[in-house]
Amino acid sequence: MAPTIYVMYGSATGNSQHIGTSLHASLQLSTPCVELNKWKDTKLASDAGEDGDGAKLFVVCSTTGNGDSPENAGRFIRFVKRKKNHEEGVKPFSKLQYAVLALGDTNYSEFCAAGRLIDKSLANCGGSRLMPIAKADEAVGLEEVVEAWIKEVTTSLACSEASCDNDSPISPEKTLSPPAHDPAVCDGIRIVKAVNPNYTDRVVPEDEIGTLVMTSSSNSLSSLNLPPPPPSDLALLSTSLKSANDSWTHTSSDSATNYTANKPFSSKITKARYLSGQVLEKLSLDAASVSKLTLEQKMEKLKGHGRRVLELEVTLPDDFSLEYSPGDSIGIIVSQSDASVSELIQRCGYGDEYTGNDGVKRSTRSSLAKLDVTRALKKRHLVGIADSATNTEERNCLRFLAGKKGSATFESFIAKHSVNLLDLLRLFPSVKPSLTLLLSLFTTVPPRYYSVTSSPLYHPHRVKFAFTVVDYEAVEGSGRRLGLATGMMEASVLGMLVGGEAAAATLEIFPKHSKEFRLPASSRFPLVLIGPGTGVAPFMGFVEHRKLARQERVKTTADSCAGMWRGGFELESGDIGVGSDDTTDFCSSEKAGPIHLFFGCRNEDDWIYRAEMEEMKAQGELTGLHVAFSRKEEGKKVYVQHRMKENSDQLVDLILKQDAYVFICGDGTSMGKDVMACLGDIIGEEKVELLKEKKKIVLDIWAG
Ligand SMILES: Cc1cc2nc3c(=O)[nH]c(=O)nc-3n(C[C@H](O)[C@H](O)[C@H](O)COP(=O)(O)O)c2cc1C
Repeated sequence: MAPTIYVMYGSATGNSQHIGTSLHASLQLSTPCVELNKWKDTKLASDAGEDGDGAKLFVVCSTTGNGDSPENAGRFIRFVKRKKNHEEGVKPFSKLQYAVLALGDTNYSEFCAAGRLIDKSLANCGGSRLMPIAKADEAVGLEEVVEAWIKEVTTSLACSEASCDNDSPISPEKTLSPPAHDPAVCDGIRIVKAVNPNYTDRVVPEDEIGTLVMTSSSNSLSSLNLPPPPPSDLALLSTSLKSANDSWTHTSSDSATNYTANKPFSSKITKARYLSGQVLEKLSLDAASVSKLTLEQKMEKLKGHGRRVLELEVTLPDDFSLEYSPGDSIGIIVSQSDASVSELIQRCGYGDEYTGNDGVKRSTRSSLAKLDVTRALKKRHLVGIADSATNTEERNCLRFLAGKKGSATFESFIAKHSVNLLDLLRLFPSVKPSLTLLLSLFTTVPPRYYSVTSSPLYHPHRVKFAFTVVDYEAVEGSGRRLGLATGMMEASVLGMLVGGEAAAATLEIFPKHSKEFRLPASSRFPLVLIGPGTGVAPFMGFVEHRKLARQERVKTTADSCAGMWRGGFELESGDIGVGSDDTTDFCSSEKAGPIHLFFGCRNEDDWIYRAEMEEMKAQGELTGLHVAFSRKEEGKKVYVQHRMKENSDQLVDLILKQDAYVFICGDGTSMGKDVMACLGDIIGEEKVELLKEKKKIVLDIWAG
């Protein structure tokens, strides 16, 4: 019997999921296309096991966080990399043939780590490779490698079928009618011509666009019964949890699972303040005038006021059912604004309701509100949308942008200006995608994650987090734009910021615990904290937590020295062998290790948490405060790496002799790499690798 064919994916932001479902649709398989964690819902194990008839598995999997696997692939990866498979020669997939397409980004040090791990582990499980692993790099564009891989997969399957059947089941061919002349040039075509003077209107053949054509029939998502999207976002701080064993925190990891992306907590914003930026000075708004503005009007007012960082304090449930530790992140559920949804409905002419694949009637408005349509379009979106242009010139232009020859134009037009779906509909007015197509093409808006900046000891029912407000120049003519989540949060606290409201809007929140980005259980370890920009956010929580934990210990000990013990019986001072003067030493039987903070920003106006940092330094909570300004002096760019180099000897002593923990947090595009290279120069690359393995050098890097 011919082996059964399976396609599975592990995806954080939808790319692998899209590629997987597209491949699956083009292969017209009878097996379902599922996320890797759901592999046990299929017959893969029995087909590929020793007694099975064989299976072919095509895996598409991205890497997220800092070399982590997407959440919807984690369980599968844990299964295939079990020690047993290596040590006891257990081969659960001895009749498996497989191929892995790994998605990643070379800006991250662990390029395609999850895909590589799957590829290696499947071999350990007895599987044999149909082809070497393919690694697609988001930094240079995924398309080329993805398309080549898909071609190889389809060819290999066609070849294996050819011996019994010459009809290849896999050729998604389409023909387009030749373009009719249309004298009206839409803005989109005008921009394409301006960007690429060589552009000429012509029918773009299918093979120039590639094999990733998404049709509504390939849509398994159109009812929006989507699995919850795994957490990821451009502004994501990807962190996960490992129990701190720190008896001084109020954290219990079990109870913290109560609130999730699917079941968030409705939290109230209790405080808001700008950590940097001069918005309020420029706006000169008073509470009365702000109270009359709609959310959209507030966003309009806030646009274009330069770089600014906001800190919010929000409520936690009174019953301690949402707890956190320093280093964790808060997830925020985001949806599209009413104005964007209305414009989409109006431009595309949708009705109020639609019937999903499952036959259930749903509200168009609420489904569209959940759709991630304000993110910059990817080529795959254009491939899907192009054919819904009724004007042939517009259709050709979109197919050109989606195709290989249009790559450079795509980059300098769509990618560079973050053109999103609404922009595209405005620029190419004949494009009217069906609702089913949109629901299949776009995933749900992923939650946004922000590092907590407070300690749970700061307040039992409050948590603080900070973020840079995304405010950027978008596509020509459409003016500035605020980030979907950060813009909405900023606008919703404008009343508070001008002093007019005691409490502002609610936010749907849930915790995301960090596995590695946690304070060591013992405070005796020195800490080296490297966090330029908002990368410093979790470190404010770290330092505050150490301080408050110490104060709490002092208090506990002071109580005991005064003769009262929590158990209720009396203690004489002689019983504990210390006098009241020794209280602090007794309480902190271990002396707290030094903390060195390396922080970087453009100039002093940009220095967030300055007062707090200086106070921490003055109070001795921070042993060293090393600040680097990249734009303070003309022509002299100083980054955290420079400050690290200046303090090389001290870092060698702290890391190699005093056993310090090193935490690095911030924007991933180059900072992570540069800081790691700098550490390599200071303590040696081998030591860096070793300490990374031992989780004593821990990174939390997000894409900028
Ligand atoms: C927050 C974040 C972290 C990432 N971390 C890594 C990484 O450690 N290694 C890597 O090779 N790629 C990394 N990437 C790049 C993704 O793997 C790449 O963008 C991929 O196309 C995403 O595919 P997906 O949408 O299926 O998750 C990261 C991307 C994001 C947004």
